[in-house]
Amino acid sequence: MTAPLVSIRDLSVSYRRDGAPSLAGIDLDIAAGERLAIIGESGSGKSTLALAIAGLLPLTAKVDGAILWSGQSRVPTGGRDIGFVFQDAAASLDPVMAIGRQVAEVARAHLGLSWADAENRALDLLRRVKLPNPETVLHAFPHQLSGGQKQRVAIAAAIAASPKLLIADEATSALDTIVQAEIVALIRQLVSEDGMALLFVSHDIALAAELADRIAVFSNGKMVELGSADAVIQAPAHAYTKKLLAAHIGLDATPMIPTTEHGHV
Ligand SMILES: Nc1ncnc2c1ncn2[C@@H]1O[C@H](COP(=O)(O)OP(=O)(O)OP(=O)(O)O)[C@@H](O)[C@H]1O
Ligand code: NI
Repeated sequence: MTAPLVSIRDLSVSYRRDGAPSLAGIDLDIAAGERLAIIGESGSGKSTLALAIAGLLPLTAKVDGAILWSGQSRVPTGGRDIGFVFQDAAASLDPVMAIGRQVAEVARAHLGLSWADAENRALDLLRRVKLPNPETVLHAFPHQLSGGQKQRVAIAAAIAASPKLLIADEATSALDTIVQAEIVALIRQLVSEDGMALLFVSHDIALAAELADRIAVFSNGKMVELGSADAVIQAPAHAYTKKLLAAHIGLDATPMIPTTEHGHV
């Protein structure tokens, strides 16, 4: 087995010195190119883990343990080595900067491209995220796009510097079901084309099962279960995972039949 892309060792995070830890004793490896879903209820620590990996925690947070990157001679940087897509695409885009320039800026800053090359790359990325009329979108501003289109732009910007890891934190949660399915399909296609690893943070266990090779279940700042998506869905080991599955079945009658896309031969 090759070395994992990221090894997380005994990671604990507290936002306040005297407060209860938001993450405690997390051990987790992320393999290059794998799709890993992090699921759990609100407040279970999913975003804290995502931010810790991306180096985006507030400076006041107390962090113990280690996050080790293989094959990196320097500290990985957000934007370049790690792409991050947040739930609120609008908030991650600059309202007064043209879309093309925002995507190009990432490529320029991290890949050292000229503006002309970066703009070409931006246009190519807008095509890759399947925005209609990418030439027009290049010169458009965020308010001229729908929520789903803005999220596509945010994804284009996140992958502009060809990161090895794409983190999507509830990236589809604010979208309606149809758009959500389209964005999930797009993320799946992009990570497979570029060989990126994916950390997909979601409270939706069905969505996670659809997309991920492995699922990690978080509860109260701890990782209570980690396994292949099929194993976690079909034979959950932890009572909390069973509860999440039962809650899903209660809300939605469609049976969760695991797809055959989880790497079976
Ligand atoms: N900036 C912060 N300052 C203080 N406490 C925080 C901060 N961010 C998160 N927390 C606390 O840390 C815990 C874990 O929060 P986190 O956002 O990681 O959970 P989550 O699983 O992502 O939840 P959600 O599904 O609602 O996004 C919660 O108790 C939360 O209140
Ligand atoms: Ni969160």
